[in-house]
Order: sequence, then C-alpha cells, then structure tokens
Amino acid sequence: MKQKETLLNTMGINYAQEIEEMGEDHVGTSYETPLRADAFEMDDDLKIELIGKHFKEIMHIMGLDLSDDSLKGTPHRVAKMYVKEIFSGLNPKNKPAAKLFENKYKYNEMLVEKDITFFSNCEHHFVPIYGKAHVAYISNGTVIGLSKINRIVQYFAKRPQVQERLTMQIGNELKEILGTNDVAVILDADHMCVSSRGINDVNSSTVTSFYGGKFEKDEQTRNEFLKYVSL
Ligand SMILES: Nc1nc2c(ncn2[C@@H]2O[C@H](COP(=O)(O)OP(=O)(O)OP(=O)(O)O)[C@@H](O)[C@H]2O)c(=O)[nH]1
Ligand SMILES: [Zn+2]
Repeated sequence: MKQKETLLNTMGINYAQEIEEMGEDHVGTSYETPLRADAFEMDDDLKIELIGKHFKEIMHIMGLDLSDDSLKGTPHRVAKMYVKEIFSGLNPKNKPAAKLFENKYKYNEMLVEKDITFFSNCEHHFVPIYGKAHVAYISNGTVIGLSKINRIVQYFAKRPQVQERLTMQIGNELKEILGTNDVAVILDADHMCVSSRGINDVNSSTVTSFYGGKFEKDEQTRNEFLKYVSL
C-alpha cells in the first residue's frame, strides 16, 4: 500500500516538474535506454493498473464511450500488452539467460544467424518498427545456443526504441556474453511512423549496422558476412 501511495505521488504534475528540473540528466548518454533509477520500484501489476487508468483517460478525452462492450476492456488490454508484451524488454528481469557451450569442435569460422524477424516500437511515436536482424560472430572459445541470439534480439526490441540504439544494444550484449569483439549486427526495418502517418512512405526502409573486432577492421570478414545477408 505504501509503495502504491509513494508511486502514485510520482505520477501527476510533480512528476513532470521533477523531470523538467532534472534537465538533461535523465537523458541517457550512451546506447543504454534512458531509464530512471526508480524504473522498477513499481511491480508489474501496479504498472498495469496505473497505465490502464491513464489510457482510459486518453480514450475518454478522445470522446470514446467506455461503456461500449468492445471498448471497455481496452485500457486494461493496452496496459497489459505494454507491460507484459511489447515493452517487457525494459525490465532486466526479462533478459534471456544465454546458454553457452564450449567450442569443443573448434569451429573457427563465422556463424551467421540471419533473417531474425523482430517487432519493436518507435520511441518517438509509439508505433511499430518491424524488420529483420542479421547477426554474426566468430567464436573466442565459447558458442551460444542459436535460439538465444533470437531471444536477445527480441528482448532489446521489446522497448521503445530508435533503430540505431537497438542495433548497438544487440551488438554490445553479444560482445559481452561471448567475450569477443568479433560481432556484427545488421537491422533492416520498416518504421510505421514513416509509412502509416507523417510522410506516408511505404517503400523506404532503414538499415543500420554494428561491426566489432574483425568485422570492423577486416574488409574480407565484413564482406563475407554481407554475402550471406540479403537486404
Ligand atoms: N534516427 C531515427 N529517427 C527515427 C527513428 N524512428 C523514428 N524516427 C524519426 O524521429 C523523428 C521525430 O521527428 P519530429 O519532427 O519530432 O516528429 P514528427 O513531427 O512526427 O515528424 P514526421 O514524422 O516527419 O511527421 C521523425 O523524423 C521520425 O522519422 C529511428 O529509429 N531512428
Ligand atoms: Zn516514430
């Protein structure tokens, strides 16, 4: 109960003032998602309750009749979807465990996991970004379970994102887990904030890349990766 009271106090005008007073301090300076230090003091159930309340208010302001039986469950549905699904990657407790193996078979070539479908959301408009991720690494004695590469991509995608940061978060996470700089990531994605609104361009897509170690320094290694990836 105390938790709820304290946290409710952070939700209104005071919260907005607090952010303003912090100025640029609350903005992340690196590839980390800019999160406040108290981001996970609230548990998921409370987050769902509060987001639902605010979403209901948004729908009410738009003039929608919340007694309509198709609309009345929407605030809770959206809140649950935000916390448990499309933004669940904000919470480090949802980070996938990386199953690692010893590279006993001494496979020393690059491994490419390509065409990993991902869904994310643009942090500027909160509408979908969706596309393919292509990931490569060269083992430094450790091998990662293939599905864990997909899971790492999905984990960082499930945040409000810009594509550049998503690319770097995936690349840096793999470097850390695998203990090697020899990691490459390419994302090729469509932004619905560009296609379904605004400039309404349905044909353009965005390509971003991350090259570490040999992928950065050695053109032949990079070209080999690019050969496997069809954009
Ligand atoms: N660099 C980058 N920009 C993005 C990404 N996703 C969306 N954007 C852009 O963020 C910008 C936000 O610009 P604003 O001018 O504040 O927003 P807006 O008025 O809705 O702009 P329009 O989309 O041009 O209508 C837009 O140009 C988006 O295309 C991303 O992943 N990376
Ligand atoms: Zn956008």
